[in-house]
Amino acid sequence: MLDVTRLSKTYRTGDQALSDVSFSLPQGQVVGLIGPSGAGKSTLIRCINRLVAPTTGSVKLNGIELTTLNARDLRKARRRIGMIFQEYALVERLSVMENVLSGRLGYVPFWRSFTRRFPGHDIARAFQLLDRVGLAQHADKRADALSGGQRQRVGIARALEQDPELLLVDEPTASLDPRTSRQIMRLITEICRESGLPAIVNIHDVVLAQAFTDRIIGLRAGRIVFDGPPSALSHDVLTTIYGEEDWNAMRKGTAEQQDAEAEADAAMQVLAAQ
Ligand SMILES: Nc1ncnc2c1ncn2[C@@H]1O[C@H](COP(=O)(O)OP(=O)(O)OP(=O)(O)O)[C@@H](O)[C@H]1O
Repeated sequence: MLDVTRLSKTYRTGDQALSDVSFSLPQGQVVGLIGPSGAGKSTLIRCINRLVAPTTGSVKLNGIELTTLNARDLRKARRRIGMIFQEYALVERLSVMENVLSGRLGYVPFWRSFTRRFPGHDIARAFQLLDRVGLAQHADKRADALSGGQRQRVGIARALEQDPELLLVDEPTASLDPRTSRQIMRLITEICRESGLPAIVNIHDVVLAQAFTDRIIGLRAGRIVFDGPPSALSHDVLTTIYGEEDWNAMRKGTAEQQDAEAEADAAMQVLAAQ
């Protein structure tokens, strides 16, 4: 369970990136965080894992206040927060298995991490996770031999290998094609539901967010202007979040993309039938 209460962040430049943000996230719930550029989405994610220090407010993960932890306790708390990144953040020259095991680095003693010797149960868990994300047969491949979608699956397995209590997911599909994006969003949401893991997904694509998340939080200029089920994201709500002009432009872009995908699907079917 994550409890964010009256969180605000003003950067030294004077930019007020978050104002009085409050919400709670129960086990297994996947929240899509949406909003225009500069709304404060990245700042919110960074304040939760304390890459950015909030100015005021509270962030509690399963009862532990994160905003006041000292460096040592913060390192421990961060083990419990799995991160999934837009650009995957894999070590390209290491194997898929080694990348997944790197999720345990916060737990193993320094000498073990240095020699990359992990306990048997960590390796068994990594195999299990690679199987879950559909990459069991790729364990020994180098990360740089994988496609974008496969890399993101490694990123997901690595985050889960941490045994997290919360997942923070930053634009997981921004570097992927539409079909792979849907597969990745489906995988993240299925895993969260089956393991009771709460997740916040910072996502630009409103259609994807609507299709796969349980709840949407809409930020605008650092404030929550919508918090509700995806089905309640009406045209009016989206106009409130993005503003008239940006939402109309986004809608047009989405419609064009869907047409292009439908055309590509039809072409594939014709080819397959030949
Ligand atoms: N390190 C920083 N120093 C000063 N101001 C910052 C810093 N990071 C972000 N900001 C400002 O805080 C506000 C929120 O930025 P943030 O990056 O959190 O928005 P965002 O919703 O994630 O945007 P995007 O979708 O473009 O990534 C913006 O006005 C931005 O200029």
